[in-house]
Amino acid sequence: MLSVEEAESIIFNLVKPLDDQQDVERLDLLSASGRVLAAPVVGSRDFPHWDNSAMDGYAVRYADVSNSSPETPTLLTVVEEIPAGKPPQVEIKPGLAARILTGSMMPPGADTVVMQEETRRQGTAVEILAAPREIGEFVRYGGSFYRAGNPLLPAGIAIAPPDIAVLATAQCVQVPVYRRPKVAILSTGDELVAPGESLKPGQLVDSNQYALTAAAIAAGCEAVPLGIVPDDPGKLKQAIAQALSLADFVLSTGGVSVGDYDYVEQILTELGGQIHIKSVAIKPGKPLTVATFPPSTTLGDSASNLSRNLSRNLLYFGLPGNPVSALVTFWRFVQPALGKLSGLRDRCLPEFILAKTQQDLRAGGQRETYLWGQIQSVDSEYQFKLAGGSHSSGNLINLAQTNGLAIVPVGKKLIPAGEMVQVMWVK
Ligand SMILES: Nc1nc2c(c(=O)[nH]1)N[C@H]1C(S)=C(S)[C@@H](COP(=O)(O)OP(=O)(O)OC[C@H]3O[C@@H](n4cnc5c(N)ncnc54)[C@H](O)[C@@H]3O)O[C@H]1N2
Ligand code: MOO
Ligand SMILES: [Mg+2]
Repeated sequence: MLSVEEAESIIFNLVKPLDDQQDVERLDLLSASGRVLAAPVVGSRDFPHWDNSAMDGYAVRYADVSNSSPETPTLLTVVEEIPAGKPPQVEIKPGLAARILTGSMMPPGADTVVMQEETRRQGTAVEILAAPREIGEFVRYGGSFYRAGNPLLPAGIAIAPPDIAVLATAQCVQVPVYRRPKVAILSTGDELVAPGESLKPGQLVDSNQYALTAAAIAAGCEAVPLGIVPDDPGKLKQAIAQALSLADFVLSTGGVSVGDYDYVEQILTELGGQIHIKSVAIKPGKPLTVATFPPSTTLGDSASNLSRNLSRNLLYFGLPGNPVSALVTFWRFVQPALGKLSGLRDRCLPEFILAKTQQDLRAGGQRETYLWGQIQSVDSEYQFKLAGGSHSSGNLINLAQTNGLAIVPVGKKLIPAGEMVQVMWVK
């Protein structure tokens, strides 16, 4: 069986990012929020655009006011008021000052701003009551924060609110972003019914379809939920072929273990898929199937008559049916792969922190074990609070509000309360 690290690396290497030409769309500035930037952005203007004031006060010549104090104020004639957004009209010659407001352009001749609190207005003049600390005090010089032509934002970042501010300032109103990856999701199992249907004895509500659709959307993808497929090889093959014909990634749950109705792997092989992973030493999530389909694929028998041409391998993840196993394997393996596919250059691998566990963490020792719960910030340190109740991979009830998975490594059976543990952030 593969270790978690081996599986992670195999999967990550199978993914080729979206193409920075073919897979790019241009969006209005605000629609680009949360999307992945597909090309570097370079500004064509300095920032600040011109010398301007950092304070409400008076624009002066430093040499005029460098000896000012409350006892020996300097009296200057105020020649104009410069509101923000209007260019100054008058040059500041010795003995003159201009009333200036935060963000207003500096007038020619002035080199320093004295803040209003250090002045006393006297009709058409102003008294300067304190010497500035240095020439240029409270002046924000044009180009001092950024010079036109230098890189502003690199390709491959997820566009966040501060980046939107930068794009707006650079007047980048049409933003090149990667298209959202398309993720098809299907649930397999004769026992499954949709949440809105009535349950007969032995049946179970299909929660995986909904959890994975929500998770794929949260990961920035276009999710295509394809419904429930029964444990019937013919129908399953048709449904998987259809899913493969329309998506970048396909996720299915169930049917990947050793049971009599676990057909997924066999069908993937029949459809021309190459199986890279069959199981991983992870708990929950051991029976994980990962397959690729080459760029040009005729999907199985001629009856289905489905084919597709892609610029990259198509990835199929056969996730285990148990609800916790399905989400844990999504978080641990699918989400990073989606990040790489989406064009993210970094920040796509899982983030781990060290936290002090509040409870004993127990494991079998054979597989890397992921225990769900909450990362909390207590007394300026991270702590991990294990979810109460059963840690069976069939118990999705206590998975609610999980934001962290504590990891007990292979070979360890106990991490006692109070010790530090590695925890993976999930969202
Ligand atoms: N003899 C063995 N049996 C099992 C093994 C094994 O190694 N040897 N592995 C166990 C582990 S670990 C897991 S995980 C499961 C994985 O099973 P499958 O992926 O084949 O999934 P199913 O058998 O179809 O279902 C398992 C379980 O999950 C429920 N389920 C399935 N789909 C959904 C859904 N969409 N929403 C909610 N719940 C779902 C299903 O009813 C079953 O209870 O195999 C173990 N067995
Ligand atoms: O690996 Mo299974 O996911 O423990 O129940
Ligand atoms: Mg099974």
